[in-house]
Amino acid sequence: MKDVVIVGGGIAGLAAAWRLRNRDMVLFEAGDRVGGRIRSERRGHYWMNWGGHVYDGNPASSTQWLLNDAGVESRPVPGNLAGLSMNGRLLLSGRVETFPFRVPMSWRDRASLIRAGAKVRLGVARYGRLVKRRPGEDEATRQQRVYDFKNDISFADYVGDLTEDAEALFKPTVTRSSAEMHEISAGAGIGYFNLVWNLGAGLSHSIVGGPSTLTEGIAAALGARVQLGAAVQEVVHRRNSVVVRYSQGGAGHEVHARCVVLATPAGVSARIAVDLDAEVKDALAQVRYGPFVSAAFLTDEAGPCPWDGTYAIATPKRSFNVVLNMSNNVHGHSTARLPGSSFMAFSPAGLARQLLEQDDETILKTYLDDLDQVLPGTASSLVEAEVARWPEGSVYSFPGRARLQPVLTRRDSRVLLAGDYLGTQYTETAVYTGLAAAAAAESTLDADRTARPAPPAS
Ligand SMILES: Cc1cc2nc3c(=O)[nH]c(=O)nc-3n(C[C@H](O)[C@H](O)[C@H](O)COP(=O)(O)OP(=O)(O)OC[C@H]3O[C@@H](n4cnc5c(N)ncnc54)[C@H](O)[C@@H]3O)c2cc1C
Repeated sequence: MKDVVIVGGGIAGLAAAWRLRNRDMVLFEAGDRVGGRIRSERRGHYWMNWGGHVYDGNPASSTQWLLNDAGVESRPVPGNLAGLSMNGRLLLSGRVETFPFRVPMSWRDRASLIRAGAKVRLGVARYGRLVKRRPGEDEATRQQRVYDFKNDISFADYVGDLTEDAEALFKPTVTRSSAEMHEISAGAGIGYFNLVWNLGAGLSHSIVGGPSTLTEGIAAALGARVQLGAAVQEVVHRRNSVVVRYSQGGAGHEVHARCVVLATPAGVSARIAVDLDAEVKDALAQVRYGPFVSAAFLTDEAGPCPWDGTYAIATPKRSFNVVLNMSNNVHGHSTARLPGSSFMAFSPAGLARQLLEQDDETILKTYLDDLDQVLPGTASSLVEAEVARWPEGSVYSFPGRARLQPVLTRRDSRVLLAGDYLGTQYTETAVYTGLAAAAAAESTLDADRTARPAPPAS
């Protein structure tokens, strides 16, 4: 009998495994690599990136705890965090609030933007206050308050009618959540603006060497206790244990454990945890994910480029809605400008749905045409490009999501849930819930040990 079986080798499962590394533990990952929606690969000084790219920089965050404990370095993204390419103008610096006045657009569009922008700014100010933990408050209470914030209407209904260019400028920020403006709750849309307008305060750090340095580093340290190609089919409760049935190498296997950490996407968890509380299963099935398509590009230009110092460039009216200058993380910390660059472009929600129907070659061609118009010269210096498809790219909060939270976070069995869908902070939620599930498993193991009858006195 194992102490703990962890299902899923994304950052949530790996965080749990790291915390439980001194127990008799095994992690099953269905795929052929760890990391889940975190994926990067090194190329010389740079890394190509297809998934999660910026991480919580708050020293008190679970992410920073994990990075420090695992000995992986992260640092603030250098230079300008936000730029804009729209209507033929490329803005690489300045406050985002000034962008509507610096790109060519009609006064009608500007008026529409100013009206909606003022409303969102008020919302962001409120959100900024309510998102902070209050003295003596626990994380569950804080998280519930964030979900409750304007959870009765969609972001589209909250901002009201927008002109075409006003909508085009709003869209890249909101849809980075993976949902369209009519799908996401008003509170979550406002939360996204809070994230983008205050980038330095939230998801502001990059992982040196690329995000997979963390996930692959943890997996390497855990060795054979991380099993790849092990797809879990069923998790069933016994009286004081749990049975995990999985397939690996074409054969079926079974292992018994005192606890299971289920760090799989919500829909998978609902399916494999066959005898989980019916209300919890139902809530898991209601969690919503939106799609992403992303691509990584490596170039070999010899000299500096105008965008070297800018990290994220929003690109309304393109096939992707943001270009991320991954090499900014290298250029911003080097004394001499190294040759080459690395970019990531990604398309969420409706854009992704259209692209998911195309083959990789067509997606790359469409992306490159747009990339070359946004950052001229990129196509001629291209040395490598690859597409990634994420049908369940990210969770988003929809109107009504708040009422699922008390059910999803209920803890009354030996099967413990972890993953980004349990909160609103993406990788930070994944790490936090992975560590919390590990702590709950440790309490159960300790309680089991206390409950076991003492050996007879000799
Ligand atoms: C393009 C993109 C950009 C993003 N940008 C950011 C960002 O900048 N910052 C940020 O914080 N977040 C970002 N995110 C979101 C972030 O990547 C996720 O929130 C986070 O990685 C989720 O981690 P997780 O462990 O909860 O889930 P996952 O990473 O999905 O891990 C779940 C794991 O379970 C495995 N699995 C599934 N079924 C089974 C089974 N039956 N048996 C065994 N294993 C199974 C899967 O293969 C997977 O490895 C981005 C995501 C994408 C796709």
